[in-house]
Amino acid sequence: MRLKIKKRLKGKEEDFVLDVDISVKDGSIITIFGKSGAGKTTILRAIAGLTDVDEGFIEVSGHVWFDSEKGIDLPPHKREVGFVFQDYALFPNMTVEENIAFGMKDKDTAFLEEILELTELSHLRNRMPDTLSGGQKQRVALARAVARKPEILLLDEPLSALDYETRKKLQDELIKIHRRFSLTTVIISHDFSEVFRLSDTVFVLDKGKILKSGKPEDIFIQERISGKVKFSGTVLSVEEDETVFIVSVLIGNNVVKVIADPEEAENLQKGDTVIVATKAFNPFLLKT
Ligand SMILES: Nc1ncnc2c1ncn2[C@@H]1O[C@H](COP(=O)(O)OP(=O)(O)OP(=O)(O)O)[C@@H](O)[C@H]1O
Repeated sequence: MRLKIKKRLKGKEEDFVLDVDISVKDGSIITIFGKSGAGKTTILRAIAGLTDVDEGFIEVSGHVWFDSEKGIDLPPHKREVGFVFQDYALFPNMTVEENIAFGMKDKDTAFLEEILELTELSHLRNRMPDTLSGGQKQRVALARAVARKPEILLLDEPLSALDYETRKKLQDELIKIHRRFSLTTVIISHDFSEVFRLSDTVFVLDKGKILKSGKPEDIFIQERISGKVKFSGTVLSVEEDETVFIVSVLIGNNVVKVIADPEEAENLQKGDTVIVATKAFNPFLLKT
């Protein structure tokens, strides 16, 4: 996928230019991470053809959808896009199965069955959307997007309205779907652990420009942790202790206990990989 776009945007205080040039291998999962108003949603809308772009070039799986120099600008229905928004946007008067089948180009029942199974929706196929939980609704939205057999999957903060457990489950589902279809996937996310878990490459966007890009581990370490010493470990337990949480982390053969505030602890569970960092490093050495 090559995405090179320029568009003047109205910012909160002043106008700015969205100016990005992203090139990734087809089949990758990338995340766009950035503050509110940075231009993240506009990027997805530009790919889908839902917003005009001043100039640029958009190519997905070898197909050119937009090229301002050559005057190419495919309308949204000609761009093979699966879009999932934060707010589900299901058809309220259709069953789960009808919602998923709606976007399908051909009546491929075997494929529909596979998607229902993959997203664990088979048993809910005859339910109406308003009888579903948030997580189930979002699984339907995801299944519907994939059922179109798109060339690219665009996910605009798809999990942010869900609680932690449900989010984790849907992340697993997304990974499963990605493994099965190798779909180029662009995710917008504010959630650090999500970026870490899901993406091959993260692009940090600020006021319309890509500040940096790379593997989540690299960006994560540079962005969040500038400590003098860092270790990577596995969370063994998260225990509440009055107003704070005690997180036990296995580093090598040692268990280190780290105090975390409720917000940090909410995003952690047994088995997560974390980085333990400290700025004040004043060790003593014991010969063994
Ligand atoms: N068609 C448009 N023309 C001009 N400005 C626009 C247009 N669409 C959006 N904007 C402006 O561009 C800025 C970026 O909007 P965008 O929705 O892309 O940000 P975002 O990074 O997705 O933010 P959030 O995380 O809050 O959703 C906003 O200030 C918005 O008002």
